[in-house]
Amino acid sequence: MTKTAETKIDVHSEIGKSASVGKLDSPKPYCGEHSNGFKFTNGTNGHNIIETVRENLTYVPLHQRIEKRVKSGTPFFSLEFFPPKTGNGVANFITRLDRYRDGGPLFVDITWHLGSDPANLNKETSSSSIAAACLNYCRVDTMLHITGAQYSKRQTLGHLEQTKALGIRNILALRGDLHPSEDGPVVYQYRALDMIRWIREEYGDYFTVAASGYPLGHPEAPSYAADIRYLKDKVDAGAQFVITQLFFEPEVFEQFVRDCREAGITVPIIPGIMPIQSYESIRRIASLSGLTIPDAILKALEPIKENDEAVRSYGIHHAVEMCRRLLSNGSAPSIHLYTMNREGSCREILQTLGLWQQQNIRTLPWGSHCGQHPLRAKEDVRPIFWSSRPKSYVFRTKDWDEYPNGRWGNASSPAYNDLQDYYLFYLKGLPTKEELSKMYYNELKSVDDVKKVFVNFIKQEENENGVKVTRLPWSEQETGTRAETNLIKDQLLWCNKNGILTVNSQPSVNGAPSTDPLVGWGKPGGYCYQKAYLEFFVSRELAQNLRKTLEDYPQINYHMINHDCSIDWTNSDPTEPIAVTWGVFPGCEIAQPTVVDPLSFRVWKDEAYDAWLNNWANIYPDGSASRELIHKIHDEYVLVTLVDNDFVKPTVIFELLQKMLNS
Ligand SMILES: Cc1cc2nc3c(=O)[nH]c(=O)nc-3n(C[C@H](O)[C@H](O)[C@H](O)COP(=O)(O)OP(=O)(O)OC[C@H]3O[C@@H](n4cnc5c(N)ncnc54)[C@H](O)[C@@H]3O)c2cc1C
Ligand SMILES: NC(=O)c1ccc[n+]([C@@H]2O[C@H](COP(=O)([O-])OP(=O)(O)OC[C@H]3O[C@@H](n4cnc5c(N)ncnc54)[C@H](O)[C@@H]3O)[C@@H](O)[C@H]2O)c1
Ligand SMILES: C[S@@+](CC[C@H](N)C(=O)[O-])C[C@H]1O[C@@H](n2cnc3c(N)ncnc32)[C@H](O)[C@@H]1O
Repeated sequence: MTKTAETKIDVHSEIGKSASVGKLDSPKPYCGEHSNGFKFTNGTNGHNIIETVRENLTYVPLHQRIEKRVKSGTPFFSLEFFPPKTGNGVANFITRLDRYRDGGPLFVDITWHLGSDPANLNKETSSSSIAAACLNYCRVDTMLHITGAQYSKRQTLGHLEQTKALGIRNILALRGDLHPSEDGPVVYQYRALDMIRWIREEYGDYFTVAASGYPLGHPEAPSYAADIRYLKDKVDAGAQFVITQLFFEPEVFEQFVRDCREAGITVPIIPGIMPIQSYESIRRIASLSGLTIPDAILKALEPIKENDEAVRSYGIHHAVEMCRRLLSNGSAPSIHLYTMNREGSCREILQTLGLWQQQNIRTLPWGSHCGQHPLRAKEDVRPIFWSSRPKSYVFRTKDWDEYPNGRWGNASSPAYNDLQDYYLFYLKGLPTKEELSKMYYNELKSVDDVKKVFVNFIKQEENENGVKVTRLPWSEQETGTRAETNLIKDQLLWCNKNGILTVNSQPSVNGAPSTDPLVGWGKPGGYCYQKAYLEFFVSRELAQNLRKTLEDYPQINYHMINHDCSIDWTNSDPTEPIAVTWGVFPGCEIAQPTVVDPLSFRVWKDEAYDAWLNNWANIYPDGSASRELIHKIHDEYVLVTLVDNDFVKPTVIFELLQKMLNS
């Protein structure tokens, strides 16, 4: 680790003036922990890891992935959510799903909720919009429930077509329920079976199709045996696996599986497990589903029914016991959890069962969709600028026909979508103005307060208001910096104290093992490389100094631009991308997943400048000095990127920045 000389923050400095400068070491390229490196073996373990990572780069239909796990006896889990009711609810939901994603669900389900106007893509809370958001922004393979009873055949085909256009390839085909009628039994023109047939007629094997199963028989079924025959019809028509209605006793599921197998149903049957989270809700759902809660459970709940925490603990215990038994005796290949959109219990259940993935294998250095997204599965190159705003990048590129694979290429101006809707739909309300003003202060007296915010972000320690600055306006998640940033933490602190307001960075890396915990990605047994990169805002005066200083550093590629492009200085080719991260892995071509692309930088520039105004200035009242200060920085500061191409030597970036401050 390098050491930094103490630097005082100059509390009286104004925009454009530099603070005092200390001496700073140049960080050497990081080479990682080679002693813990990957060992090539003929054993099954290493082979399996390589298989998994390779598999991740191609989209394999969900039913095939399920079958593969069933065959190899590898248990997994899936999660069911209903669409949140409000816009703020959507933002919270997306954040929650991001956390769930890290646990490694094989897929998530979104219910078809009639009240959400489920097919309406103009509503951010509709089932279809939420399902698309799960797939695109949370990077999890998604199954949309669709019911058919409420619609004409034409309307249902329209829903299927729209689902395909959204990139979703998994459907739980359902009948749904019509309102009870006073003139006798409800007549259903279409059942789940009809929809499954239409899907196969119209779309061949494009969709993975699942069907619902009822371990105690559907309440409207003429008999349990008849219900199983209907289920067999659904499977014969093309359903590739079954998800069941909830049940309370493991024997019920075990018997159901035996009966299905006897009836010739051979596809995977996944138990739907609803953890008991509150006394009232489980009673309501049981009654809606026509289920009776067994006496033993009612007895256990009765004395604790007023104590939510005790009910929740009981629910966890009950679900764990049931799942453990079903997984260990081979009746269930996996667990499907009805989450009720809550987090705690489900996570605890999955952790206790050992199904929650402890460590995320990074297939690429940025959060890739891997095999989870039918269209983006092969995408393996992105510009560096959006690394802290991956959802924004996905939104802005969602209409691309093809995603860069292998090389970014020398594209003519790439078409990026406008950002406006993205904010409206997916980020509104998060975090609140009150939370932001604790991080960014109620009042900014001078640019030194702004510097302090950046410093606090890099430090990740509590500020005077007792909160950590967990995000800057340029990041969309509250996660602070990544572990690799610690390698240059001292240098970044020094920069920000001195008015070099950093928004993005990476240390140089020279052949760290791909399994390295800080910078590793890709297949085990490979090596990772990075060029040092720094992106920051700096006053116009300093930018001018920097431009002069850079004349002595031909190894640096730079681009400096301001909000209205009246400054646009670069020594790079105007269209040629520069690879800044690459990796060399066994048995394949070199991968170069991150580039500095000059054309994309111009698009990013607008977003980066807007962030000052939309994510910072607007937390202060109109006309306030704080708001004006941020506007002034927006108007007067220059956005700079520096790439140090000599990645084998200690980077000169911080040395030249010292010269910039001194000149
Ligand atoms: C896992 C799961 C998820 C669900 N998700 C949703 C959701 O997102 N949104 C929602 O509104 N509802 C959902 N439901 C509820 C579901 O819509 C209701 O249970 C509904 O009553 C039945 O739908 P189904 O698709 O199971 O019906 P079907 O499989 O069509 O069966 C319904 C009834 O018709 C009978 N039947 C089936 N085929 C025939 C036939 N050929 N001839 C005569 N009778 C037949 C069956 O025995 C059964 O009694 C879900 C249910 C489950 C189990
Ligand atoms: N397994 C099921 O039978 C099941 C699953 C999901 C939804 N549904 C039904 O679909 C309709 C729309 O559901 P929604 O999710 O959009 O909104 P919702 O607000 O009615 O239900 C919220 C969630 O509760 C759970 N749930 C509700 N009823 C259930 C039931 N009968 N059995 C098991 N779980 C149930 C599901 O996880 C559902 O997603 C409702 O009528 C619901 O009852 C049934
Ligand atoms: C450029 S990426 C890392 C790229 C990755 N090595 C790759 O190859 O794609 C984003 C990095 O910027 C860092 N970062 C985020 N906000 C920052 C800020 N305000 N100043 C400096 N670095 C920041 C993050 O911690 C993260 O490591």
